[in-house]
This record gives sequence, C-alpha cells and structure tokens, in this order.
Amino acid sequence: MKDELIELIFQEEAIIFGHFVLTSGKESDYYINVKKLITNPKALKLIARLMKSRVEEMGMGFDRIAGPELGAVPIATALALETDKPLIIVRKKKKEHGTGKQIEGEINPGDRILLVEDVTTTGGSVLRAAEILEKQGAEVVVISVVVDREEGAKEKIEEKYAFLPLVSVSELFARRGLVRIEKRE
Ligand SMILES: O=P(O)(O)OC[C@H]1O[C@H](OP(=O)(O)OP(=O)(O)O)[C@H](O)[C@@H]1O
Ligand SMILES: O=C(O)c1cc(=O)[nH]c(=O)[nH]1
Repeated sequence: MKDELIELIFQEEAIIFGHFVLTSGKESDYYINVKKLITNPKALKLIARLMKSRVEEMGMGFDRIAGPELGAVPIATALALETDKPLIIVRKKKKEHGTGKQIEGEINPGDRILLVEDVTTTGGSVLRAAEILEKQGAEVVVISVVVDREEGAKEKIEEKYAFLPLVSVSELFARRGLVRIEKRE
C-alpha cells in the first residue's frame, strides 16, 4: 500500500518543484501538494486504509479522529468512515459567529485522539491543534501524517506524542533517484 501511495504522489503530480514559501515562513525548492491526493477518491481511500493499518500495527487504541482545517479534514473524514470512529474538526481560529466554536464534534474528558495531518514541516500546525484538543480534556495518543518533510516535525512531535508518518520526503526522493542538494533552513 505504501508503494502504491508513493506512486500516486508522482502520478498525480503531488510533488512539484519551484520556489515556495511555506506556512512557517520557511522557503523551499519543492512542495508537496497533498491537496491533489485528498481530492482524489482513490488516493484518499488509500491514505485512510494505510493510516488505519499502521495505527493498528502500533497497537494504539483511540476513541476519536481529529483533523485540523483544511488539509487534514478529508483525511480525518475518510478515516472516520474506515474505522467507524467519530470525527473532530479543529478550525484554524474560532468561528466569529454562530456557535463561536473552534472544535466541531464531541469531546469527552479523557477521549484518546488519533490526530491526522496532511503534511508536516516544522510540526507547528499539528501541535497547535493538539494543544487545542488537550485544553478540552482530550488525550492525543498518536499523530499521523501523510508526508513528513523531515524538517524538524518528528523531533518536536515525539517529545510528547507517538508519530506515524506514512511517507517521508527522503523516501519520495529516493524513489525517483533524486538527490536533495541540501535541506534549506
Ligand atoms: O508543520 P508546519 O510547519 O506547521 O507546516 C505544515 C502545515 O502547512 C500546511 O497547511 P496550510 O497552512 O498550507 O493550510 P491548509 O491545509 O489550510 O492549506 C499543511 O497542511 C500543514 O498544516
Ligand atoms: O510547510 C508547508 O506549509 C507545506 C509544505 C509542503 O510541502 N506542502 C504543504 O502543503 N505545506
């Protein structure tokens, strides 16, 4: 399944080259456009199945699945359908009207959460979501991501949580026989 995902990433042109500014403000000469995968039913199903089997292999029990806006929402939804576990969506900021909520979905104190993300670079975005969930009494037990860019997220996340990337960027580059000149700061 993992090889199939790596193939799809190239087939769907979910890795592109050029000059990109990232969420963290860092700059990069490549970009993982996971949106290409999460809008493709075949790829989305594959991601959900792979995440489910990897989490099961770890033997990690969880009660709910959470995904931060935006990229993780389809992934968390597909995984909720695959596992029959309830879904939680974490907004980037509180809704400014209506319910005023930042979290959609129920959380009971002590609920064990599988938190998913599309891409991790510094890990800042997913760790912010984890903090928001924990303020509501949840316990984040594992963070799973489709592609980890290996730019510090793993080290930061593993200070507190189990981390489960489906694919790391070095595996993508190795598959294509590409050599990364250097990691940009
Ligand atoms: O690990 P980090 O350094 O925090 O970077 C990764 C984050 O950047 C992207 O989000 P983006 O802000 O592009 O949001 P989107 O999903 O709403 O497009 C991605 O979806 C992660 O959330
Ligand atoms: O760090 C980011 O913002 C980022 C990097 C990347 O490769 N893809 C993405 O969607 N976001």
